[in-house]
Amino acid sequence: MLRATELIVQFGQTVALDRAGIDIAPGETVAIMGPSGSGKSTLLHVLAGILRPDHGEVRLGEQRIDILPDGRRSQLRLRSFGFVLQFGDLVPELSLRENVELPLRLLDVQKAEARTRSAQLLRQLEVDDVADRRPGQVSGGQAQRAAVARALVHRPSIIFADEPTGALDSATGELVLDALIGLAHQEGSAVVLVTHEARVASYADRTVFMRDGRVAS
Ligand SMILES: Nc1ncnc2c1ncn2[C@@H]1O[C@H](COP(=O)(O)OP(=O)(O)OP(=O)(O)O)[C@@H](O)[C@H]1O
Repeated sequence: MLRATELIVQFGQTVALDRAGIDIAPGETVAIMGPSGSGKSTLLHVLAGILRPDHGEVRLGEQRIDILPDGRRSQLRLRSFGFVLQFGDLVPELSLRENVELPLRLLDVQKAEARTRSAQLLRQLEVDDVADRRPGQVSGGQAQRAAVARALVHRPSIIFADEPTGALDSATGELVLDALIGLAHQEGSAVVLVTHEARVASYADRTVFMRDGRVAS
């Protein structure tokens, strides 16, 4: 479904990706592991259409997304992708509920429908009791579960997660991962999970390893 080939990304003298490639099948969970600086986050950003590669291509189905103009790539990200980052990417001024509804509102889904769908996910992630609080008024694990709900709410084809449990203790991290992978599976979303922890990668269907900007299976 998502296929990247021959990706090269350079930041000045640093070669972050050196002919990296990867295939993501519909609904599968793939962990990307590797040492610090090996290019994991850069690969995630290119796959997700956030960063344009200097060379190579990224296809979502038949469509080349790396050459789309910025506005069309933003639209595609909003519609087809979900994101869970390490921390702090919920909008601090909005309640958890409003954060989860946000992708649907941006996609012009009716308010009532957005509310129903968000409420369902907030309940499944067991944060419905704190849904009216802002991110600063809940625990890190609760905020991260709301971020998982937000990533899933519009039924994206792929969720990109960059160290999603990096800021949590291990028990809370496992709850968040269980929820992310379990619900993504249930909804048919693929997950691309960057992590340096083997324990986290063990949740994936498959792990790829990066070294010096290249992907080795
Ligand atoms: N915006 C940037 N400007 C300059 N160099 C960058 C930038 N982003 C990444 N790099 C460099 O590119 C290389 C790959 O970085 P990247 O963040 O992809 O690695 P990583 O495997 O995700 O590392 P970590 O596990 O430490 O997060 C590193 O040498 C990094 O210093």
